[in-house]
Amino acid sequence: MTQNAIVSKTKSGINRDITVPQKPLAAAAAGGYIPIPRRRVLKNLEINAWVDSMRSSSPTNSKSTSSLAEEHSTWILRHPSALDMFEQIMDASRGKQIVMFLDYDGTLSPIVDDPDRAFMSDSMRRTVRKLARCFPTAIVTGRCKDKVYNFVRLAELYYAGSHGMDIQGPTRTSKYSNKDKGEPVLFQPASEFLPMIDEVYHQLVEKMKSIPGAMVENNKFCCSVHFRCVDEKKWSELAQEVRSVLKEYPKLRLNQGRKVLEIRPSIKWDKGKALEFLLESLGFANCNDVFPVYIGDDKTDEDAFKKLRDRGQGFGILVSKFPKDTTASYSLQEPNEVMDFLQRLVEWKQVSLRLRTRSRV
Ligand SMILES: O=P(O)(O)OC[C@H]1O[C@H](O[C@H]2O[C@H](CO)[C@@H](O)[C@H](O)[C@H]2O)[C@H](O)[C@@H](O)[C@@H]1O
Repeated sequence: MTQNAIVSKTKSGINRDITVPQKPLAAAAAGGYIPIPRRRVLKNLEINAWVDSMRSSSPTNSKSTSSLAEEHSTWILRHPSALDMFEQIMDASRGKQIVMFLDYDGTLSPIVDDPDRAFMSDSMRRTVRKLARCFPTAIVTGRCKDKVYNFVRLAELYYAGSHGMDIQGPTRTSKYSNKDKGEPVLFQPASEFLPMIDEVYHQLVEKMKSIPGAMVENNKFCCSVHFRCVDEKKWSELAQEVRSVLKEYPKLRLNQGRKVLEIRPSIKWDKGKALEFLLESLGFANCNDVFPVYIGDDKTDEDAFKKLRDRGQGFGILVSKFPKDTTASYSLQEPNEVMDFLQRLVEWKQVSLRLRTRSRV
Protein backbone atom coordinates (compact mmCIF):
# COMPACT_ATOMS: atom_id res chain seq x y z
CA MET A 1 0.00 0.00 0.00
CA THR A 2 1.42 3.36 -0.99
CA GLN A 3 1.34 6.57 0.99
CA ASN A 4 1.98 10.02 -0.30
CA ALA A 5 2.86 12.75 2.11
CA ILE A 6 2.17 16.41 1.78
CA VAL A 7 4.17 18.83 3.85
CA SER A 8 1.97 21.43 5.39
CA LYS A 9 2.04 24.32 7.78
CA THR A 10 0.04 23.53 10.88
CA LYS A 11 -0.97 25.56 13.91
CA SER A 12 1.48 23.72 16.09
CA GLY A 13 4.45 23.29 13.83
CA ILE A 14 6.11 23.80 10.56
CA ASN A 15 6.92 21.46 7.71
CA ARG A 16 4.78 18.78 9.24
CA ASP A 17 4.35 15.84 6.89
CA ILE A 18 0.64 15.10 6.56
CA THR A 19 0.84 11.51 5.49
CA VAL A 20 -2.48 10.84 3.91
CA PRO A 21 -3.57 7.31 4.78
CA GLN A 22 -4.72 5.12 1.95
CA LYS A 23 -5.96 2.38 4.29
CA PRO A 24 -9.73 2.12 4.82
CA LEU A 25 -10.94 4.19 7.77
CA ALA A 26 -14.18 2.80 9.17
CA ALA A 27 -15.18 6.14 10.66
CA ALA A 28 -14.90 7.87 7.36
CA ALA A 29 -17.21 5.50 5.58
CA ALA A 30 -19.89 5.56 8.28
CA GLY A 31 -22.65 8.08 8.68
CA GLY A 32 -23.63 9.01 5.16
CA TYR A 33 -27.07 8.35 3.65
CA ILE A 34 -25.78 7.92 0.15
CA PRO A 35 -23.74 4.78 -0.04
CA ILE A 36 -20.41 5.92 -1.39
CA PRO A 37 -17.77 3.27 -2.03
CA ARG A 38 -15.23 3.38 0.80
CA ARG A 39 -12.32 4.01 -1.46
CA ARG A 40 -14.00 7.10 -2.88
CA VAL A 41 -14.70 8.48 0.62
CA LEU A 42 -11.07 8.05 1.53
CA LYS A 43 -9.90 9.63 -1.67
CA ASN A 44 -12.17 12.62 -0.98
CA LEU A 45 -10.82 12.96 2.56
CA GLU A 46 -7.32 12.88 1.22
CA ILE A 47 -8.06 15.43 -1.49
CA ASN A 48 -9.75 17.71 1.07
CA ALA A 49 -6.62 17.54 3.22
CA TRP A 50 -4.53 18.47 0.21
CA VAL A 51 -6.76 21.42 -0.67
CA ASP A 52 -6.76 22.68 2.96
CA SER A 53 -3.04 22.51 2.91
CA MET A 54 -2.88 24.29 -0.46
CA ARG A 55 -5.04 27.07 1.03
CA SER A 56 -2.76 27.52 4.01
CA SER A 57 0.35 27.66 1.81
CA SER A 58 -0.02 31.38 1.21
CA PRO A 59 -1.45 33.42 4.06
CA THR A 60 -4.52 35.43 3.13
CA ASN A 61 -5.87 38.60 4.63
CA SER A 62 -9.13 37.12 5.86
CA LYS A 63 -8.53 38.40 9.42
CA SER A 64 -9.45 41.89 10.57
CA THR A 65 -6.81 44.60 10.27
CA SER A 66 -6.54 44.98 14.05
CA SER A 67 -6.08 41.27 14.75
CA LEU A 68 -3.51 41.06 11.93
CA ALA A 69 -1.61 44.00 13.40
CA GLU A 70 -1.69 42.44 16.87
CA GLU A 71 -0.50 39.10 15.56
CA HIS A 72 2.28 40.81 13.62
CA SER A 73 3.53 42.83 16.58
CA THR A 74 3.75 39.71 18.75
CA TRP A 75 5.51 37.82 15.98
CA ILE A 76 8.03 40.58 15.26
CA LEU A 77 9.14 40.51 18.88
CA ARG A 78 10.17 36.89 18.35
CA HIS A 79 11.60 37.48 14.86
CA PRO A 80 12.86 41.07 14.81
CA SER A 81 13.82 42.81 11.61
CA ALA A 82 17.37 41.91 10.57
CA LEU A 83 17.78 45.55 9.51
CA ASP A 84 16.86 46.83 12.96
CA MET A 85 19.14 44.26 14.59
CA PHE A 86 22.04 44.77 12.17
CA GLU A 87 24.59 45.93 14.74
CA GLN A 88 23.81 43.09 17.16
CA ILE A 89 24.06 40.56 14.33
CA MET A 90 27.43 41.91 13.25
CA ASP A 91 28.68 41.85 16.83
CA ALA A 92 27.79 38.17 17.02
CA SER A 93 29.78 37.48 13.85
CA ARG A 94 32.95 39.20 15.04
CA GLY A 95 36.09 37.11 14.42
CA LYS A 96 34.15 34.61 12.32
CA GLN A 97 33.93 34.00 8.60
CA ILE A 98 30.50 34.99 7.32
CA VAL A 99 29.12 32.64 4.63
CA MET A 100 25.98 33.73 2.78
CA PHE A 101 23.17 31.44 1.62
CA LEU A 102 20.39 32.97 -0.43
CA ASP A 103 17.15 31.46 -1.62
CA TYR A 104 15.97 32.81 -5.00
CA ASP A 105 12.18 33.17 -5.45
CA GLY A 106 10.60 35.55 -2.96
CA THR A 107 14.05 36.40 -1.58
CA LEU A 108 16.12 37.83 -4.43
CA SER A 109 13.21 38.23 -6.83
CA PRO A 110 9.62 39.20 -6.03
CA ILE A 111 6.92 36.55 -6.39
CA VAL A 112 5.19 36.90 -9.77
CA ASP A 113 2.46 34.94 -11.55
CA ASP A 114 4.68 33.54 -14.29
CA PRO A 115 7.60 31.52 -12.86
CA ASP A 116 9.52 31.97 -16.11
CA ARG A 117 9.51 35.71 -15.60
CA ALA A 118 10.74 35.89 -12.00
CA PHE A 119 13.59 38.19 -12.92
CA MET A 120 16.04 39.64 -10.50
CA SER A 121 16.58 43.40 -10.70
CA ASP A 122 19.91 44.76 -11.94
CA SER A 123 20.41 46.52 -8.62
CA MET A 124 19.90 43.23 -6.76
CA ARG A 125 22.41 41.55 -9.11
CA ARG A 126 24.98 44.31 -8.48
CA THR A 127 24.47 43.93 -4.74
CA VAL A 128 24.87 40.14 -4.81
CA ARG A 129 28.01 40.51 -6.96
CA LYS A 130 29.53 42.88 -4.37
CA LEU A 131 28.43 40.55 -1.59
CA ALA A 132 30.21 37.61 -3.23
CA ARG A 133 33.45 39.64 -3.29
CA CYS A 134 33.17 40.05 0.48
CA PHE A 135 31.91 36.59 1.55
CA PRO A 136 31.52 33.11 0.05
CA THR A 137 27.97 33.18 -1.34
CA ALA A 138 25.60 30.44 -2.47
CA ILE A 139 22.16 30.43 -4.08
CA VAL A 140 20.03 27.62 -2.64
CA THR A 141 16.81 27.08 -4.55
CA GLY A 142 14.03 24.68 -5.55
CA ARG A 143 14.61 25.70 -9.15
CA CYS A 144 16.66 23.84 -11.71
CA LYS A 145 20.26 25.01 -11.27
CA ASP A 146 20.70 26.11 -14.89
CA LYS A 147 17.46 28.06 -14.84
CA VAL A 148 18.34 29.97 -11.69
CA TYR A 149 21.81 30.60 -13.12
CA ASN A 150 20.17 32.25 -16.13
CA PHE A 151 18.29 34.55 -13.76
CA VAL A 152 21.24 35.37 -11.52
CA ARG A 153 24.10 35.27 -14.07
CA LEU A 154 26.95 35.48 -11.57
CA ALA A 155 29.66 32.88 -12.20
CA GLU A 156 31.42 33.59 -8.91
CA LEU A 157 28.67 32.05 -6.77
CA TYR A 158 27.92 28.53 -5.54
CA TYR A 159 24.58 27.18 -6.78
CA ALA A 160 22.47 24.50 -5.13
CA GLY A 161 19.49 23.82 -7.41
CA SER A 162 16.58 21.34 -7.09
CA HIS A 163 16.32 21.96 -3.32
CA GLY A 164 20.02 21.28 -2.89
CA MET A 165 20.09 18.09 -4.99
CA ASP A 166 22.24 19.71 -7.68
CA ILE A 167 25.28 21.53 -6.31
CA GLN A 168 27.94 23.33 -8.28
CA GLY A 169 30.81 25.58 -7.28
CA PRO A 170 31.86 28.85 -8.92
CA THR A 171 32.69 28.56 -12.63
CA ARG A 172 34.71 31.74 -12.50
CA THR A 173 37.69 31.75 -10.20
CA SER A 174 36.83 33.63 -7.09
CA LYS A 175 38.76 33.96 -3.88
CA TYR A 176 36.22 31.56 -2.39
CA SER A 177 36.34 28.70 -4.92
CA ASN A 178 37.67 25.58 -3.24
CA LYS A 179 41.09 25.86 -4.83
CA ASP A 180 42.74 23.60 -2.25
CA LYS A 181 40.92 20.51 -3.45
CA GLY A 182 41.81 21.31 -7.05
CA GLU A 183 38.45 20.28 -8.46
CA PRO A 184 35.17 22.15 -8.75
CA VAL A 185 32.42 21.31 -6.27
CA LEU A 186 29.78 19.18 -7.94
CA PHE A 187 27.28 16.99 -6.12
CA GLN A 188 24.05 15.32 -7.25
CA PRO A 189 22.71 12.97 -4.56
CA ALA A 190 19.50 12.14 -6.48
CA SER A 191 20.90 11.43 -9.94
CA GLU A 192 19.21 8.00 -10.11
CA PHE A 193 15.82 9.78 -9.96
CA LEU A 194 16.41 11.78 -13.12
CA PRO A 195 14.45 9.46 -15.49
CA MET A 196 11.62 9.09 -12.95
CA ILE A 197 11.22 12.84 -12.49
CA ASP A 198 11.26 13.33 -16.24
CA GLU A 199 8.53 10.71 -16.66
CA VAL A 200 6.40 12.25 -13.91
CA TYR A 201 6.92 15.72 -15.37
CA HIS A 202 5.52 14.63 -18.74
CA GLN A 203 2.55 12.90 -17.12
CA LEU A 204 1.77 15.99 -15.06
CA VAL A 205 1.99 18.23 -18.12
CA GLU A 206 -0.64 16.01 -19.79
CA LYS A 207 -2.92 16.01 -16.72
CA MET A 208 -2.67 19.76 -16.20
CA LYS A 209 -3.88 20.48 -19.74
CA SER A 210 -7.45 20.25 -18.46
CA ILE A 211 -6.85 22.78 -15.66
CA PRO A 212 -6.75 26.39 -16.83
CA GLY A 213 -3.86 28.35 -15.33
CA ALA A 214 -1.95 25.31 -14.02
CA MET A 215 1.68 25.06 -14.96
CA VAL A 216 4.26 22.33 -14.52
CA GLU A 217 7.91 23.23 -14.18
CA ASN A 218 10.74 20.75 -14.65
CA ASN A 219 13.32 21.50 -11.97
CA LYS A 220 15.56 18.57 -13.02
CA PHE A 221 15.63 16.51 -9.79
CA CYS A 222 12.15 17.63 -8.77
CA CYS A 223 9.21 19.29 -10.42
CA SER A 224 6.64 21.89 -9.51
CA VAL A 225 2.93 22.13 -10.20
CA HIS A 226 1.96 25.79 -9.96
CA PHE A 227 -1.57 26.73 -8.98
CA ARG A 228 -1.15 30.49 -8.41
CA CYS A 229 -3.20 31.21 -11.54
CA VAL A 230 -5.75 28.41 -11.05
CA ASP A 231 -9.27 29.27 -9.90
CA GLU A 232 -9.67 28.00 -6.31
CA LYS A 233 -12.73 26.01 -7.42
CA LYS A 234 -10.37 23.90 -9.52
CA TRP A 235 -7.84 23.17 -6.77
CA SER A 236 -9.48 19.95 -5.76
CA GLU A 237 -9.45 18.69 -9.34
CA LEU A 238 -5.79 19.68 -9.62
CA ALA A 239 -4.97 17.83 -6.39
CA GLN A 240 -6.78 14.73 -7.68
CA GLU A 241 -4.81 14.76 -10.91
CA VAL A 242 -1.50 15.17 -9.09
CA ARG A 243 -2.47 12.41 -6.67
CA SER A 244 -3.40 10.07 -9.52
CA VAL A 245 0.11 10.45 -10.95
CA LEU A 246 1.94 10.30 -7.62
CA LYS A 247 0.27 7.17 -6.33
CA GLU A 248 2.23 5.19 -8.90
CA TYR A 249 5.50 6.58 -7.55
CA PRO A 250 5.95 5.72 -3.87
CA LYS A 251 9.60 6.79 -4.05
CA LEU A 252 8.53 10.37 -4.59
CA ARG A 253 7.07 12.78 -2.06
CA LEU A 254 5.15 15.97 -2.16
CA ASN A 255 6.05 19.27 -0.50
CA GLN A 256 4.25 22.50 -0.63
CA GLY A 257 5.56 25.96 -1.28
CA ARG A 258 3.93 29.26 -2.13
CA LYS A 259 1.03 28.26 -4.41
CA VAL A 260 3.07 25.35 -5.69
CA LEU A 261 3.14 21.58 -5.17
CA GLU A 262 6.70 20.30 -5.31
CA ILE A 263 7.35 16.68 -6.24
CA ARG A 264 10.73 15.34 -5.22
CA PRO A 265 12.60 12.11 -4.44
CA SER A 266 12.10 10.82 -0.89
CA ILE A 267 15.78 10.90 -0.10
CA LYS A 268 17.13 12.39 3.10
CA TRP A 269 18.43 15.50 1.44
CA ASP A 270 17.17 19.05 1.69
CA LYS A 271 18.34 22.65 1.76
CA GLY A 272 19.76 22.12 5.26
CA LYS A 273 21.94 19.24 4.11
CA ALA A 274 23.02 21.29 1.11
CA LEU A 275 24.06 24.11 3.45
CA GLU A 276 26.13 21.68 5.50
CA PHE A 277 27.69 20.18 2.37
CA LEU A 278 28.67 23.62 1.10
CA LEU A 279 30.18 24.62 4.43
CA GLU A 280 32.29 21.45 4.30
CA SER A 281 33.31 22.12 0.70
CA LEU A 282 34.42 25.58 1.72
CA GLY A 283 36.62 24.05 4.40
CA PHE A 284 34.41 24.87 7.40
CA ALA A 285 33.62 21.35 8.57
CA ASN A 286 33.95 21.13 12.36
CA CYS A 287 34.91 24.77 12.47
CA ASN A 288 33.69 27.15 15.14
CA ASP A 289 34.86 30.27 13.41
CA VAL A 290 32.20 30.29 10.77
CA PHE A 291 29.03 32.39 10.73
CA PRO A 292 26.53 31.17 8.11
CA VAL A 293 23.60 33.43 7.27
CA TYR A 294 20.66 31.89 5.40
CA ILE A 295 17.92 34.09 3.92
CA GLY A 296 14.75 32.48 2.53
CA ASP A 297 11.00 32.88 2.32
CA ASP A 298 9.52 29.41 1.94
CA LYS A 299 8.83 26.21 3.86
CA THR A 300 11.73 24.35 2.31
CA ASP A 301 14.04 27.04 3.70
CA GLU A 302 13.03 25.93 7.18
CA ASP A 303 15.33 22.90 6.81
CA ALA A 304 18.25 25.29 6.48
CA PHE A 305 17.09 27.50 9.36
CA LYS A 306 16.80 24.42 11.52
CA LYS A 307 20.25 23.22 10.52
CA LEU A 308 21.73 26.52 11.69
CA ARG A 309 19.84 26.28 14.98
CA ASP A 310 21.10 22.69 15.47
CA ARG A 311 24.67 23.66 14.66
CA GLY A 312 24.41 26.71 16.93
CA GLN A 313 26.03 28.80 14.24
CA GLY A 314 24.96 31.95 12.43
CA PHE A 315 21.27 32.55 11.95
CA GLY A 316 18.34 32.35 9.58
CA ILE A 317 16.30 35.25 8.24
CA LEU A 318 12.75 34.63 7.04
CA VAL A 319 11.45 36.90 4.29
CA SER A 320 7.79 37.46 5.03
CA LYS A 321 5.27 40.23 5.48
CA PHE A 322 3.03 37.92 7.49
CA PRO A 323 3.62 36.05 10.74
CA LYS A 324 4.62 32.46 9.98
CA ASP A 325 5.86 29.56 12.08
CA THR A 326 9.60 29.61 11.57
CA THR A 327 12.90 28.54 13.06
CA ALA A 328 14.55 31.64 11.61
CA SER A 329 15.79 34.15 14.18
CA TYR A 330 15.13 37.32 12.24
CA SER A 331 12.86 38.60 9.50
CA LEU A 332 12.81 40.88 6.50
CA GLN A 333 9.60 41.84 4.76
CA GLU A 334 10.43 41.55 1.07
CA PRO A 335 13.24 41.33 -1.51
CA ASN A 336 13.86 45.10 -1.33
CA GLU A 337 14.66 44.75 2.36
CA VAL A 338 16.88 41.76 1.54
CA MET A 339 18.82 44.02 -0.84
CA ASP A 340 19.18 46.71 1.84
CA PHE A 341 20.44 44.12 4.30
CA LEU A 342 22.98 42.70 1.80
CA GLN A 343 24.11 46.22 0.94
CA ARG A 344 24.72 46.98 4.63
CA LEU A 345 26.73 43.79 4.96
CA VAL A 346 28.93 44.88 2.05
CA GLU A 347 29.41 48.33 3.56
CA TRP A 348 30.16 46.84 6.97
CA LYS A 349 32.82 44.59 5.42
CA GLN A 350 34.38 47.48 3.51
CA VAL A 351 34.57 49.61 6.64
CA SER A 352 36.13 46.81 8.68
CA LEU A 353 38.72 46.17 5.93
CA ARG A 354 39.57 49.88 5.85
CA LEU A 355 39.94 50.00 9.63
CA ARG A 356 42.17 46.94 9.56
CA THR A 357 44.40 48.45 6.85
CA ARG A 358 44.64 51.72 8.77
CA SER A 359 45.61 50.00 11.99
CA ARG A 360 48.43 48.17 10.16
CA VAL A 361 49.92 51.41 8.75
O1 LIG B 1 13.45 27.55 -3.33
P1 LIG B 1 12.87 28.65 -4.14
O2 LIG B 1 13.91 29.38 -4.96
O3 LIG B 1 12.04 29.60 -3.31
O4 LIG B 1 11.88 27.89 -5.14
C1 LIG B 1 10.58 27.47 -4.76
C2 LIG B 1 9.68 27.56 -5.96
O5 LIG B 1 9.94 28.87 -6.49
C3 LIG B 1 9.31 29.19 -7.72
O6 LIG B 1 7.91 29.35 -7.49
C4 LIG B 1 7.59 30.47 -6.69
O7 LIG B 1 7.93 31.67 -7.41
C5 LIG B 1 7.18 31.86 -8.65
C6 LIG B 1 7.71 33.11 -9.33
O8 LIG B 1 7.63 34.22 -8.50
C7 LIG B 1 5.68 31.93 -8.33
O9 LIG B 1 4.94 32.08 -9.52
C8 LIG B 1 5.25 30.66 -7.59
O10 LIG B 1 3.90 30.75 -7.20
C9 LIG B 1 6.12 30.44 -6.34
O11 LIG B 1 5.82 29.22 -5.71
C10 LIG B 1 9.61 28.14 -8.76
O12 LIG B 1 8.93 28.47 -9.95
C11 LIG B 1 9.25 26.76 -8.28
O13 LIG B 1 9.62 25.80 -9.23
C12 LIG B 1 10.02 26.49 -6.99
O14 LIG B 1 9.65 25.22 -6.52
